[in-house]
Amino acid sequence: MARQMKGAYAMIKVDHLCFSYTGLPPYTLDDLRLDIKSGEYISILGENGSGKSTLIRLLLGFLKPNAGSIVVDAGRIGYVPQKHEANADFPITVYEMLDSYRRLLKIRNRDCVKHALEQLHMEAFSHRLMGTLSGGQAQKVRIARALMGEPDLLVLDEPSTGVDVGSQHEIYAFLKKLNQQRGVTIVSIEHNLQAAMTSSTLIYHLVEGRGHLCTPKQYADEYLHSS
Ligand SMILES: Nc1ncnc2c1ncn2[C@@H]1O[C@H](COP(=O)(O)OP(=O)(O)OP(=O)(O)O)[C@@H](O)[C@H]1O
Repeated sequence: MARQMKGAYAMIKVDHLCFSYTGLPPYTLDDLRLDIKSGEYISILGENGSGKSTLIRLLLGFLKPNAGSIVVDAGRIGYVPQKHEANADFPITVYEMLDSYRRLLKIRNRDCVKHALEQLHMEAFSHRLMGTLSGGQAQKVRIARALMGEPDLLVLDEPSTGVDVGSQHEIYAFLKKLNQQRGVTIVSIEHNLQAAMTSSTLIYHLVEGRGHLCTPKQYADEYLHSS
């Protein structure tokens, strides 16, 4: 694919980034520096409240840094938000939900809805109401939605929350394939340590506002095998 032939380039550059919701110290994210090349699969790990979602919001441009900068050089960004039950009873089918998103993105080709669902083996659920899907099925649909428009960067917020073990395996196998075979860069907030260790190429560990970048092996040696 074109994105693989382009070769790796600096896709995400975080430079001395400071952020707090008040705009004043103490910072939730304090002097972060991070360079991520295209083609990486980076899992963000950290305790509850360590700033993982805040970093994602900055990455997506929903928030602005108080100091420093964050630059993302990606054509299209797909985003899979954290699972939430709001509007679960709203009577919309899988197809209707994806097709409205297609129109929002101004994608003319209607087949892209079918294609997105096929990638996740969810085409048989096209006419099911969203509210009747299991946690795993709904998550696959959300990933399918994020893939519409063929993003270069896919950002996920805890993809395995509320998903049964079987679907978790399918989802992580799919994400790994997307990264390795199609060169899509992935940034994923993870509480699923096993998935982070087996799927990602890099781990970004947030502790008390500071970030530490390492390989899964380095993370395992430092935090999992040392006790
Ligand atoms: N909209 C907000 N306004 C004020 N403070 C916030 C807001 N959102 C988050 N915070 C605070 O910022 C800090 C980081 O929150 P964040 O949600 O980024 O953490 P997290 O690592 O994603 O947590 P979790 O693992 O629980 O999802 C927390 O102390 C949180 O209370």
